[in-house]
Amino acid sequence: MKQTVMVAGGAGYIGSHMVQQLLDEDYDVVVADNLSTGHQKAINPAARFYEGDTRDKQFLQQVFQKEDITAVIHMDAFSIVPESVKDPLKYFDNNVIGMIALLEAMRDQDIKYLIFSSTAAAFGNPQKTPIPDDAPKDPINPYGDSKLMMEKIMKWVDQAYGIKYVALRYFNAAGAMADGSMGEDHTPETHLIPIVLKTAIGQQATLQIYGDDYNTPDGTNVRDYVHILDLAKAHILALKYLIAGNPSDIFNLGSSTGFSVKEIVEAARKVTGKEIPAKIAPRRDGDPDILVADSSRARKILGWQPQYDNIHDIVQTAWTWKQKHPNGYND
Ligand SMILES: O=c1ccn([C@@H]2O[C@H](COP(=O)(O)OP(=O)(O)O[C@H]3O[C@H](CO)[C@H](O)[C@H](O)[C@H]3O)[C@@H](O)[C@H]2O)c(=O)[nH]1
Repeated sequence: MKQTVMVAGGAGYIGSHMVQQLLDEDYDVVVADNLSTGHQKAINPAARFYEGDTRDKQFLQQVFQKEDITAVIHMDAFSIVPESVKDPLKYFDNNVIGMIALLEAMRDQDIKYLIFSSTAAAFGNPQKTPIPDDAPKDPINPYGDSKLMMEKIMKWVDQAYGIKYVALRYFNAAGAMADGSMGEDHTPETHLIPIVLKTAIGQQATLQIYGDDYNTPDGTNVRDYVHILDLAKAHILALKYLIAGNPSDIFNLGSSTGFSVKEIVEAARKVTGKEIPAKIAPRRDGDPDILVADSSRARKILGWQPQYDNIHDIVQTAWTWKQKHPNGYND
């Protein structure tokens, strides 16, 4: 019999690709999402959709009583670093309170497995790069701190109630379905690659590069971009790992290669053949200099093998989506 997996946040950028991959691998899929930032159109109709908020324990209890859920993939969180600096309570409320309600409802219904979207922002400004899983955690923005709190809550909940978890610390999720059928669509858009491509297609006059005085080779921030489908694949491996009886754990997910903001713009110029005007602007709040993953444990223990190991291919998938859907899911 098929296992039923609930994706909390399944209408979001990462969640919708997760749902598609679960369906492709023959899981039965339930989506819970309040559509505050996600898109109903992004959810494959083969998944059963429940509209509601993860902070609403009653809503979750109703879903859990109706559906025979084996595991939850929790991707439902606010995730914009500069917004979290400006409005930290919004982040602690949605992210941390949502996690508590979800774990309470899971405990009450005896759902034993949780895969959680954590983040590189948990590390802050790392002392060592690439960053190993066990590097010190010292977030420099409320978003990263909210996710670190959620990791800690899961640890104690596992110890007390036996809910097993894998937390996957994503570095920079990027790209889209290769055929351009699904992709990234945030309002407002704050992420680098979609903004670069908006500039390429003429929806924005100039890209602003937020700071060129960071402690990096060209002065702009260095990030580790990992394709969305490779991220989704890691969740399925993590699910199998837990169901096989392995202990809770936390893994970094990245390509282990860093690209500066300027290098991403260059890659996008090559992929699109467009000029992409860019100018240096002041630093943005909460940005660490360099975030690059050491993902060797995920590769070794989960057997994770990212398929997209080339930044041009990643940008190409985002460009195909952008060309087919210049206005995202409103097209
Ligand atoms: O118009 C823009 C947009 C972004 N940037 C820069 O591009 C880099 C990447 O920025 P993104 O907003 O695309 O991504 P972040 O690294 O800020 O955030 C990502 O990684 C974080 C962890 O560090 C969180 O997980 C977050 O959810 C995820 O989107 C940063 O240096 C940012 O300053 C620009 O220069 N101009």
